[in-house]
Amino acid sequence: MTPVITARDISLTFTTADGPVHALKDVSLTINPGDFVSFIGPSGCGKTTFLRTIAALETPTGGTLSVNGMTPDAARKARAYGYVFQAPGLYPWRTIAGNISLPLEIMGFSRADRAQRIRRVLDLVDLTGFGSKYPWQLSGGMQQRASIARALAFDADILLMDEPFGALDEIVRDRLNEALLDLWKKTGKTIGFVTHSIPEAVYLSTRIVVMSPRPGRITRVIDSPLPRDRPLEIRDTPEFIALAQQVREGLREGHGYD
Ligand SMILES: Nc1ncnc2c1ncn2[C@@H]1O[C@H](COP(=O)(O)OP(=O)(O)OP(=O)(O)O)[C@@H](O)[C@H]1O
Repeated sequence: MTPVITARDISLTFTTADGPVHALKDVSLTINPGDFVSFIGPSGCGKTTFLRTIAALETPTGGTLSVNGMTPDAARKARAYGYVFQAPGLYPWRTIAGNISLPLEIMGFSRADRAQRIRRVLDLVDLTGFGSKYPWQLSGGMQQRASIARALAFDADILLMDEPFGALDEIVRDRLNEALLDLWKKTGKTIGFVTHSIPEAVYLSTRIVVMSPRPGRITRVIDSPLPRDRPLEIRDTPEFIALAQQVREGLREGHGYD
């Protein structure tokens, strides 16, 4: 299987007024097609920086990184990924359909193609019928679903998500976790997902990457034995609890939450 993302010894040091900040040090990781990979670790361990590096929004100061067999920059130009931020970031003066349409307009998709794509992604995130609404008419969870739809609209194989559900309450988050798993199964996308939540990482992932700060590095990579079909109740099973325990131990090794 050809990996979608291969990182070898990635380092990234920011130069700041207070001296160098080692945001990433010797990060090596392989992500295969269809993987759901979560990045978990305390604040400042480089989760966001690593995701941004994959997306060519940051440039590593060392190491090599390939995305779909290309440099991250070439992959960005080839629209290899969709990116979902913590805040939905929808324009209030555009309808939901108008927001999803915007990147497609910039990329030059025809009106008919845009309409068809918007219909398809609204259906994927269960927002059929909400295209003509404005963001403020939707709940926070629905707005985040709309931002996921926007990231899916140009059909990239990779979806990069930086704590997309961090600002939502637990009940909404549970539902969105279920919906995201469903979407992942339907589309077969490769997903990179940043989270602070151990249950969220364990519930969603085929692979959990535990990171630690100062310098930002990977302390453990845990492959999940859980089946891809996961009802929410799986969280009460001994397998799930054992996996959560492994993540917790990984965090402790990195002195993450001590
Ligand atoms: N543009 C920048 N300039 C200087 N330092 C930066 C920059 N971006 C990130 N950093 C620093 O790099 C380190 C890693 O930051 P990063 O945001 O990747 O961590 P994180 O694990 O995603 O944290 P959080 O969970 O709080 O989002 C931190 O110490 C941060 O202050």
